[in-house]
Amino acid sequence: MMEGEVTARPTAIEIRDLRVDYGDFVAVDDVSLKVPAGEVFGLVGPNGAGKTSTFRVLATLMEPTYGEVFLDGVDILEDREQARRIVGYMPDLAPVPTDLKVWEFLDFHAAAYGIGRRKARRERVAECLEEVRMSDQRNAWCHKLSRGQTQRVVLAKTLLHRPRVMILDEPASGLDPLARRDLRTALRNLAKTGATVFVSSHILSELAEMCTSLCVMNRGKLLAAGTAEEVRRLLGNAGRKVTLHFVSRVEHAMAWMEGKPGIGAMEREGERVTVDLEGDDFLQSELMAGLVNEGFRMLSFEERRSSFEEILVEVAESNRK
Ligand SMILES: Nc1ncnc2c1ncn2[C@@H]1O[C@H](COP(=O)(O)OP(=O)(O)OP(=O)(O)O)[C@@H](O)[C@H]1O
Repeated sequence: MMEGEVTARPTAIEIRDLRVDYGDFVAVDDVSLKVPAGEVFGLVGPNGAGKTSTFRVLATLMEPTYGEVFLDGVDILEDREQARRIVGYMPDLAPVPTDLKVWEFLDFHAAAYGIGRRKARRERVAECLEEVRMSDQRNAWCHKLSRGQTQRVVLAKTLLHRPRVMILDEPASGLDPLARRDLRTALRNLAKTGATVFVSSHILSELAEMCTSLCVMNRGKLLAAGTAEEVRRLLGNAGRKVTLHFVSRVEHAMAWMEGKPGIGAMEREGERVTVDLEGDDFLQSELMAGLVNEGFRMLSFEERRSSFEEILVEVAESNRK
C-alpha cells in the first residue's frame, strides 16, 4: 500500500485501503490518500489506471470491493444521502439533453437539488453560468453547444448545490487553451471558498497548470502524491543533468564542484562539463550562483532533465507486464 498525504491541513477527502474489482480484475488496488480542504488536487494516470473507478466510488455511484471513503468527515458508504450533499461529480463525457436550453437544463437540476423557489433558482443558475463564463449562452440549445461549451455547462450544473468536494473526471479534455485557463481560474476560485476539487487527466501538463498538488496512479495503484516536485522525487527521478560551458579554468571549476551537496558524476568534453545533479531547483540555483561567485566564467548553464511527462511514461512502461 502506498500512503499519500499532502499536508497537515483539515482533510476534505480521505480514502482508506480502497479496492475495486471487476470480476477477477483489480481496477483499484489498495489506494489510500488524504486531500486537504481548499486544494485543487490532480489525479494523473494513463488510460485504464483506475481514475474513473476511484471517482465513481467517491461520487457514491459505485460500491467498492472494500475500503472506506470520508468526505468532509462523512463516511460515504454509511451515509450516502449526506455524502451526496457534499459531493459534486462531473463525469467524463457527460451527456446533455437535446430538447432543453442551457438555462432550462440548469433550472431542472437546480430544482432536483432542492432549490425550491423560481427566483432563487434563477439567481443560482445565473451565478453558476457566470462562474464558468457562459452567461451569454443561457438561451442556447444544449445540443448546439461546442464540446468545450458543453463541458462548461456541465461544470455549472455540478456547482449548483455548492458542493464542498468536487470530483471532476477529465474536465479539460476538449477545451482550447483559453477555456482551460478559464477552467483553472474557476477551480482556483472555488478552492479559495474552501471547496476541494479533485480533478483527473491522463495529460500531466493539463493538471500541472491547474492543480496545487497531485497524485499519480497506474494499473490501479497509487504511486506518489504531493506537489509536482515531491512527486517527481517520490518517483525516484530527482536526478538531473546540467551542462556548463566554461570560458577557462575548467579543472579548477571541477575541483571546486567536487564533493559539493548533490554533485554526482562529472563528464568533461573540451570546455564543457556535464554534471549529474541530485536535488531540487534551489540546489541547482545554488550551484550556478556559487560558480559565478567564485569567479568561474561561463558561456552557458544548460539544464537537461527528463520532463515530468517523460518520467510518467517511464513509470507506466516499467509497470507494463
Ligand atoms: N465495468 C467494468 N467492467 C470490467 N472492467 C472495467 C469496468 N470498468 C472499468 N474496467 C477496467 O478497469 C480498469 C480501470 O478503468 P477506469 O475507467 O477506472 O480507468 P481510467 O484511469 O479512468 O481510464 P481512462 O483514462 O481510459 O478513462 C480498466 O482496465 C478498465 O478496462
